[in-house]
Amino acid sequence: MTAQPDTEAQATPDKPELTRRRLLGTAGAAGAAGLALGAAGATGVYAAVAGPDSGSSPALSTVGSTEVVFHGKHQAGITTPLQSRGHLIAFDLAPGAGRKEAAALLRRWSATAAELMAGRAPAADTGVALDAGPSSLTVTFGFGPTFFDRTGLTARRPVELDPLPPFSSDALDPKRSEGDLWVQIGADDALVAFHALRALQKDAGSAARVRWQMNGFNRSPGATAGPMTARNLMGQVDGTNNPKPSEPDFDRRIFVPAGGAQPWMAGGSYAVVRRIRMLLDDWEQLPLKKQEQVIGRRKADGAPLTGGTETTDLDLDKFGPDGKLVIPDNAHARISAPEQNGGAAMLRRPFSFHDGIAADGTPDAGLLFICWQADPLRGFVPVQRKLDRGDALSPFIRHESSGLFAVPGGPDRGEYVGQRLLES
Ligand SMILES: C=CC1=C(C)c2cc3[nH]c(cc4nc(cc5[nH]c(cc1n2)c(C)c5CCC(=O)O)C(CCC(=O)O)=C4C)c(C)c3C=C
Ligand SMILES: [Fe+2]
Repeated sequence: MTAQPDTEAQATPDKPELTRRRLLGTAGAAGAAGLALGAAGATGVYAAVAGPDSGSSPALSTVGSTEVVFHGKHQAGITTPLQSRGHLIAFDLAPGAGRKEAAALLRRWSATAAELMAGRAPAADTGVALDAGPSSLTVTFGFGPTFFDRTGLTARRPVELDPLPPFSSDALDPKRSEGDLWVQIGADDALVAFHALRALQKDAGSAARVRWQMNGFNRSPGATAGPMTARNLMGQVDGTNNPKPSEPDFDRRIFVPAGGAQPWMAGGSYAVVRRIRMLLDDWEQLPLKKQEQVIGRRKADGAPLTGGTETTDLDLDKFGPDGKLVIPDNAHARISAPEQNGGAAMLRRPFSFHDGIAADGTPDAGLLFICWQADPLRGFVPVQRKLDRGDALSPFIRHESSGLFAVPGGPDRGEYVGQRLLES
């Protein structure tokens, strides 16, 4: 089965001038995604952007006018090219709030998300993003393990939400981990992302309270002339060997099939979210050659140390003239490769973060690691188990928080996210 785009870009009849189809896998934002989405997501190039819809608004550029549609088989924000801004927010249902309040909240949130993603302002708007256009805004909703007991839906909790095993390198802060509900916001404009964050926080009203919030970023769309995989704050090209929607087993690996134990999860996916601090002062002292051996790839272009270009396969059996493996035994790319983990694969779609300087004077910076899979036990868990036992990257990172969320399939028109769980 061929992969489908998570959402279809489409013209909105009332504001056709603000809408253009997005060719996934093209330059700019798509390059920053590090996701080669070409074949599956390509929908063609667009109608020209017409002028502003009010006398005072400036015309929109491609970045501002690009719209990702809310409704579809899968929620937006999974295979969508990486955006330059991201907010991750976890909420807990308020004391006394149950299934009814949760359903009403998801209905409100879905309506707001659909409007904002289309570039329309909700009622009583703050005006923060009035002239910015949709800017590839996506809003993605998920349910944490605790959601199901709180709403009397214990029997509907997927086994895939069983707690992740502890890992020896974990240094997790419970206050910044888990949560009943999870919202991922991405946009190619910082004001659009903030605007969505505020609107959704206000929608929560008395039904849910923010448990934690994390803010992230990626390279700006269009910064490089051609498509380019993202770089992380260690300077590595990161995302090269992600599963591609054009691959025949992509859907099976990333999305929950229909006909499973929890029918409401059909078309959905499981998100593992980890705040991974990078110990940048230590990393930056490591000579370039050693840095490259930690990953097994060249820093400049992401090519394997065994040669070729970024997209050349790693040659894991190649020895150098010194009789040593060219890609060391403990290199991150070797240990995490699907062929070393019984085929385990996940779609990594992270944001970088920088929250200033920590009390010890080191940068509080790193990766908001988000990975998507049909089953965490066939994605994140086996790979992290292996990394935990001897990844050369481990001395330079610290897993500080963790969350696991069931992200239902995308809503049909007239439906809200999670309705199949909350109303059946
Ligand atoms: C458990 C899953 C993973 C965690 C946690 C993780 C953290 C992490 N990774 C990098 C940098 C890179 N990772 C790369 C490849 C890669 N990483 C994982 C999994 C986890 N990474 C996988 C499955 C892969 C692909 C392996 C393969 O198939 O070859 C790379 C190489 C380029 C690429 O393919 O993306 C880099 C660089 C950091 C900095 C980090 C924590 C902060
Ligand atoms: Fe990695």
